[in-house]
Amino acid sequence: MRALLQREACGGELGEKRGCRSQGAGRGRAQRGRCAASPRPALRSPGVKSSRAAALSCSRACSCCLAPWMLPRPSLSLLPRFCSFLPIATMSSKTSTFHLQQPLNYRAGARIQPVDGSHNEEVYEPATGRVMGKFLFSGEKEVDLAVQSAKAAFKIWSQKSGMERSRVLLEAARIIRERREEIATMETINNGKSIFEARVDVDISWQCLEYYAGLAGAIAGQHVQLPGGSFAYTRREALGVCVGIGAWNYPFQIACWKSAPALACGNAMIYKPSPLTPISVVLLAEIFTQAGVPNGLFNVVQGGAATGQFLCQHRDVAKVSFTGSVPTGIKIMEMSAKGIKPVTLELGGKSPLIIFSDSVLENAVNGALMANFLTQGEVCCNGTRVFVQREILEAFTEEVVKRTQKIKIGDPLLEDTRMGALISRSHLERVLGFISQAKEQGAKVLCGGELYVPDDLKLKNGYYMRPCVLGDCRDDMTCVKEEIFGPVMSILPFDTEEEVLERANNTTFGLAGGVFTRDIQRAHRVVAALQAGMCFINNYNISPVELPFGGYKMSGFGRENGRAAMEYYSQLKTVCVEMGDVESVF
Ligand SMILES: NC(=O)C1=CN([C@@H]2O[C@H](COP(=O)(O)OP(=O)(O)OC[C@H]3O[C@@H](n4cnc5c(N)ncnc54)[C@H](O)[C@@H]3O)[C@@H](O)[C@H]2O)C=CC1
Ligand SMILES: C[N+](C)(C)CCCC(=O)O
Repeated sequence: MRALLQREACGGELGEKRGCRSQGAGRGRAQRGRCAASPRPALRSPGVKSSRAAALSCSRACSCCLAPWMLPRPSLSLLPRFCSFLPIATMSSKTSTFHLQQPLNYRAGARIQPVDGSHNEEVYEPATGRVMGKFLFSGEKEVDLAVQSAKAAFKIWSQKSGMERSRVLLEAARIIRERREEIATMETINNGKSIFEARVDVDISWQCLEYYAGLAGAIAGQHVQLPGGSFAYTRREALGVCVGIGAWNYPFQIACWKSAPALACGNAMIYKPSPLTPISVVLLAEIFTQAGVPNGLFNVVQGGAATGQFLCQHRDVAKVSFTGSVPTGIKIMEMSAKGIKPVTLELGGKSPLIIFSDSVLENAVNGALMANFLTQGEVCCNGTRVFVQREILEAFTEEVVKRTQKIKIGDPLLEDTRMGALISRSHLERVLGFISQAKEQGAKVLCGGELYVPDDLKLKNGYYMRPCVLGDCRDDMTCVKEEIFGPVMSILPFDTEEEVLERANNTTFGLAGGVFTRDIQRAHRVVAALQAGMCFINNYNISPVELPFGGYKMSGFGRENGRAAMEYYSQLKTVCVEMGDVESVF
């Protein structure tokens, strides 16, 4: 985990080669007008003149240089004054103090109230159960205006060269890095995940933009020689107005995973976040505008299923990329089928994690924790079916339970919290319901699985539970077959490789899978046999943006991240050129 986070925060070896670390460590804050890792001087917010502000701005830009736990904590109460587009709301670093003030739709380069809508919906702070404000679910007219605005911007953007688009995306990445703490704080407040994890999400987000900025300039066609001097060439062209529909578990990151390749390929995007987490994506929209995308190129439309349907059914929408549940994915595909629109579906999972007896036990335990408890277990690719070879079942179980009991639960904005609140009261009850059912079906709760009420009075209505490890599990139990989307690990003993592969693949899902073993041949043999789109050997749930991510079977199709995603946001045109005369057969 540490190594992973350090890599995320530093940009790996590159950061060190550029000398970021020595610059950050060796010079005073006020002198640091420029980060060596940053391609340009830190951008000053309009109206901010003082050298102190510049220093603060730089110290945040330099956050890429040090691992998160080594960073001085910026004074968050100062952030609104230094952020050009705030306040979207009353910003604060403290739980229970945030109030939503600004509209959450974003169209033609500005936050707006939708022109029509079905009803107002409340936004909750999961850490406290408090309502932070309300927003309107957009109607059909608003959706249409967003599409028209995106169409106009597409005309401008799609004519730009890849290098021109690249520069804008790099600038957006730089601003995200600069505003890392503010975005992570917002994500934590609205989602309930720990600030520690939210910072990693923001790092993966700007890395995603940087990665696709790199690929934008490399988009190219092919030249094909034909007889008689004739030839053909191919053009990789944008699709048009793409729709992104996201889930609530990684609100900012999912929006970046969709918009970065979409924009790199020359498309416009209309994004609809989950109504449970409507806030942080508006920051992304503002950042794109600030970075220089044409007004209307990235619009945000808020709402639920009905708003999503208006978007999917709109005749001027060229593609839909969806992250969410299987039942909704099916509906999206049906709607898109009517307009012959390509879709990318990132759906749920019930992924296997296979631990052989020759594994390094400490790594296997760490891997199982990473595979189950990030973001309160609300992760689609989690390895929730933990198959453990019988010889080490006892030792593994004892250690994993001990480590799970030590996970610090509580106020997600505190530095040492590692598990925050689940997304909503109803989701918490659903997860606890799975645990009751597991007990009825014969599973044994080895730890956790009950409500957690923090001592801090302001958190007493938050949606907390203790992470749970279930033993005595069988493959036919509901907790082993269905996606729980909460902090619940099921341990299943196995004896042979052949047997475990059969059982691991016996699911309708196919998003991810992992194997821990010291036997190199077995490791590769096992992942080759796993029916899953994203496989890990001796690790789990790391997310380098260079790697394609997506599912097999009912976990969906299409890929996000990696070079592969470029294929899903572009189309190929072949141009055949005749250099001679036309020979007609008629
Ligand atoms: N594979 C992946 O990358 C991920 C998959 N998930 C899956 O998502 C689920 C949790 O997320 P939820 O937000 O509850 O899923 P959901 O499927 O209920 O909603 C996802 C999004 O779709 C929208 N939506 C709902 N009905 C729609 C319709 N008829 N037409 C168009 N849009 C519609 C929602 O408003 C939301 O923005 C998990 O169960 C998990 O399986 C979540 C995160 C990542
Ligand atoms: C970032 N990661 C790999 C932990 C999860 C990404 C997929 C999701 O949105 O659930």
